Amino acid sequence: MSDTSRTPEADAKYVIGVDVGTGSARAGLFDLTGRMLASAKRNITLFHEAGSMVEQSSTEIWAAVCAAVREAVSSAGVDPASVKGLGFDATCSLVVLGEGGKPLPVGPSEDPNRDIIVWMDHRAVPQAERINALGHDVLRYIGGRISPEMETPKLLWLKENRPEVFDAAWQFFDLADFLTWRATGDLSRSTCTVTCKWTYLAHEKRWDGDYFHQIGLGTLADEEFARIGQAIVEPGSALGRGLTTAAAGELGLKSETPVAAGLIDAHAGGIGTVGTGAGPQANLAYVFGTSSCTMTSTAEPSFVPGVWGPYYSAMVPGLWLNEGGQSAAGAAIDQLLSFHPAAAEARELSKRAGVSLPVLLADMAARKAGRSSDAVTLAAGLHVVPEFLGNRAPFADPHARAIIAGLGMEDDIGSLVSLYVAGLCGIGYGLRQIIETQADAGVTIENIVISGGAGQHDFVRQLLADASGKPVIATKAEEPVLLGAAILGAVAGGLFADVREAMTTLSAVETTFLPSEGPIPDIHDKRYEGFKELQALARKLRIGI
Ligand SMILES: Nc1ncnc2c1ncn2[C@@H]1O[C@H](COP(=O)(O)OP(=O)(O)O)[C@@H](O)[C@H]1O
Ligand SMILES: O=C(CO)[C@H](O)[C@H](O)COP(=O)(O)O
Repeated sequence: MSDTSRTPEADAKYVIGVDVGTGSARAGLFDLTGRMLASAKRNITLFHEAGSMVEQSSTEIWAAVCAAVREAVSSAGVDPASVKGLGFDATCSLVVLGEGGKPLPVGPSEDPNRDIIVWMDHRAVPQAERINALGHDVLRYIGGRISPEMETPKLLWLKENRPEVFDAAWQFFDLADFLTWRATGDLSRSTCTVTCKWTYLAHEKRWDGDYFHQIGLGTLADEEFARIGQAIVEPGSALGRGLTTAAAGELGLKSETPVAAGLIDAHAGGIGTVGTGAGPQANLAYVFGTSSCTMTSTAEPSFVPGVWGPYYSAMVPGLWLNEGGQSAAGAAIDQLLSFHPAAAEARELSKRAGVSLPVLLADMAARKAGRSSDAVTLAAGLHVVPEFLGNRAPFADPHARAIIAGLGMEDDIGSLVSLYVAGLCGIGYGLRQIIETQADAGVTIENIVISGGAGQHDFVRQLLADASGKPVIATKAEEPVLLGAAILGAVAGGLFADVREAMTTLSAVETTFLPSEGPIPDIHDKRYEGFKELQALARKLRIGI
């Protein structure tokens, strides 16, 4: 018998995706066609300290998440009871909590509010180097070398430099796992976080105790991994009994709303995009935000030196993942622009126009060039290797640094536009280098599917297609990373059978940016050769002098 008292609204079903990037926490409310009805954002603080230290506050981040979720729900005007699932993604930063979930200070400030070592923090370079020198077998599954951005070098740093904090810690979380614990009280970790950043071997469903003993973290193994994850579940798995009453109150949702095991942010970008068109194995997900991540899925494990992985089931369930990228990408463009004499004037202009500085410059470059592809000529003679925070892939070299070649006496906004274009070309050549390195190891892709805040501009998309020589696909989702997180919520809420079904149903191609024809490819080929020469020269200078 049908219930005639029910309105269509009473039957409506929505899901929420939460994305905690480096600079902000965002929430998006989606319907079951993948349409985003509303979103909201709150900026979060980064504390910088000498010694390549970058810290954050888990308390601030949780408050930002709650405020963003409340605003998204209220601005969409939907009944919180119609939210049937919640998914989280976050940067791969390390959260350190004491008994009762009390934040512990991770650095010399002694400020307990600074309880997160952010992914981009390079304090653990010496620890990473010592771990690499041991050459343990688990390193084969992280591209051959551990990165100081991963969690075990950071844990070792804590143990060696802040032993009282290491000993007092009740739990060490990847940020996405912290958020799901905070929401549900469930301590399960996601296979995504622990496989990609903590050396968990998902293909064998085990930690390697020997690795922890060899590197000096044997205590974590002796405790049977109780502080870093005993229950490890697939992203999208429903956690606990859903939202606790307390968390539901903070988020403005109903208690017991299903909550999914989460993902690292780049992986959410992958889930939100790679299901489209030719599918996961043909599409490389390029997540272009503060950093950039290249996410490539394969049926069999592929060992590509200098490219993280192969990780089993860390992004698309049942597939292996190779993850490359650049530690600074959007952040490298920001840094590059800040050096220019016209930066302050241009920033004022961008404020007045209500856009960010890179968006203003992308608009100006597109207008100046007429056709986006022709903008490469604005960068004639200017070359940038934007490795301000090292080379994440394919050299796995945290010591690499940026090069800018071809500067003159120009100080006007026009020359700032040229520098921006040259910087973006450098990002594109880094992407091309990773794609080529993977191809040499037998991992080939057809398309790049783009997401992330820096990948939203059509000018950027065309320039990356030209610089990399691969079609760049933009999907219909306005915010693919948020969609990726929402997909997890939809699966946890039982609205789709699994992540693969939700991925292919909810993402679709919007526009394909094909690499330009005519004289442009030749210009990029030559510039790319120059890029590689400058990169090699930087290595030589560093080693030789
Ligand atoms: N058109 C653009 N060109 C280059 N960089 C951009 C552009 N738009 C945004 N960015 C950069 O992207 C980064 C923000 O990306 P986003 O994905 O929102 O950040 P998060 O890493 O916090 O998730 C910033 O460094 C910003 O300057
Ligand atoms: O290491 C990563 C993924 O493995 C990310 O680069 C890191 O989490 C930061 O992401 P974003 O640039 O989107 O803030």
